[in-house]
Amino acid sequence: MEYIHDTEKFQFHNTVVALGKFDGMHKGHQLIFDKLIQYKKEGCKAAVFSFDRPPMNMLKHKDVSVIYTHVEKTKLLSERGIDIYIEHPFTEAFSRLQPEDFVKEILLKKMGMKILVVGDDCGFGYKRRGNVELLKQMEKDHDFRLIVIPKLELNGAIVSSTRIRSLLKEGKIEEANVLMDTPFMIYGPVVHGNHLGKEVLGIPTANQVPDSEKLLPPNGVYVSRIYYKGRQYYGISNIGTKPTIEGKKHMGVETYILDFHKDIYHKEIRVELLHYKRPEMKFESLDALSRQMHKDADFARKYVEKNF
Ligand SMILES: Cc1cc2nc3c(=O)[nH]c(=O)nc-3n(C[C@H](O)[C@H](O)[C@H](O)COP(=O)(O)O)c2cc1C
Ligand SMILES: Nc1ncnc2c1ncn2[C@@H]1O[C@H](COP(=O)(O)OP(=O)(O)O)[C@@H](O)[C@H]1O
Repeated sequence: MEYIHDTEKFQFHNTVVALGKFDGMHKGHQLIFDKLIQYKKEGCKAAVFSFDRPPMNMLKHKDVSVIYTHVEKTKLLSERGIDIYIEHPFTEAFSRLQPEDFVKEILLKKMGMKILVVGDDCGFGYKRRGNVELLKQMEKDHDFRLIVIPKLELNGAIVSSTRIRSLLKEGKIEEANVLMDTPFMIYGPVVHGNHLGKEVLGIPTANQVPDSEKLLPPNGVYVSRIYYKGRQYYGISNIGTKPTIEGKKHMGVETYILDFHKDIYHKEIRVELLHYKRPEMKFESLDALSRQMHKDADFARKYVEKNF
């Protein structure tokens, strides 16, 4: 997959384009990607066109957290079969571009767009004036086809990134996962921790440090599924700052992988959160923490046997 970012220089031909942020790459987004893959089979290149983050002072509200970071999104899009992923700089000049000009100058000329796939509530161009009506008008006079995908509803409400973000913040991981294509995950390299896990607590934990922009569910212990080098494992993960351990505090994800014995420092792992077990706590001793972590691991084993 070609990942275009921090530049306005690109030239493509014969593309089927999806327009949007696609945070979470949820089940609604997947309907749009299905179309892209369908037209890819007919000879088009599948392209996802997004913007990088507007500058802070242009944002209406301060919560800038995302379900998936750039790295995670890039990984998921490439696995999905997307050929081109553009994060176009959202400059002051760009924000003033009229929607008609955006379609003509960027999508038709620079993207070589033949087919455009959008959700029925899409908005783009200066003051988000561009919408499905405008695209339908433009389709009459320009050489592209428009495909509009209606919003997906599940459990009586529309599937949206906002809804998923709220569920994650409330700790409703299983409800959020129902709306997502694959369960909420953290993807990134395994880093060194304090080396207490294996030696002192009797439970090695693979540590990841999520990006500060990444939204995480409440601190606590979660049954997890791990992908490493294409293989699937189950485990138990702690999200939080390890209040029992002295020292500098930062948010981390620590995973004990069941039936696994390899050194995976600096290797990429994907940790999917499946089920919330308990909040993160401050224990009075490392012994007490170790006892609880062993109980958590037993719980995960039983949970996985029962549910998977
Ligand atoms: C299943 C599990 C539960 C955990 N629960 C807690 C907890 O409640 N409180 C806490 O301070 N740390 C908790 N941790 C984090 C441990 O403190 C951490 O894994 C341990 O200190 C080893 O860290 P290290 O990898 O840096 O050596 C938990 C870790 C796991 C894997
Ligand atoms: N079952 C396992 N689950 C997690 N990590 C494991 C496992 N088996 C071996 N490891 C390795 O052990 C490391 C964790 O050991 P640990 O003593 O907790 O050190 P650290 O503090 O550096 O995380 C992991 O990063 C990984 O390389």
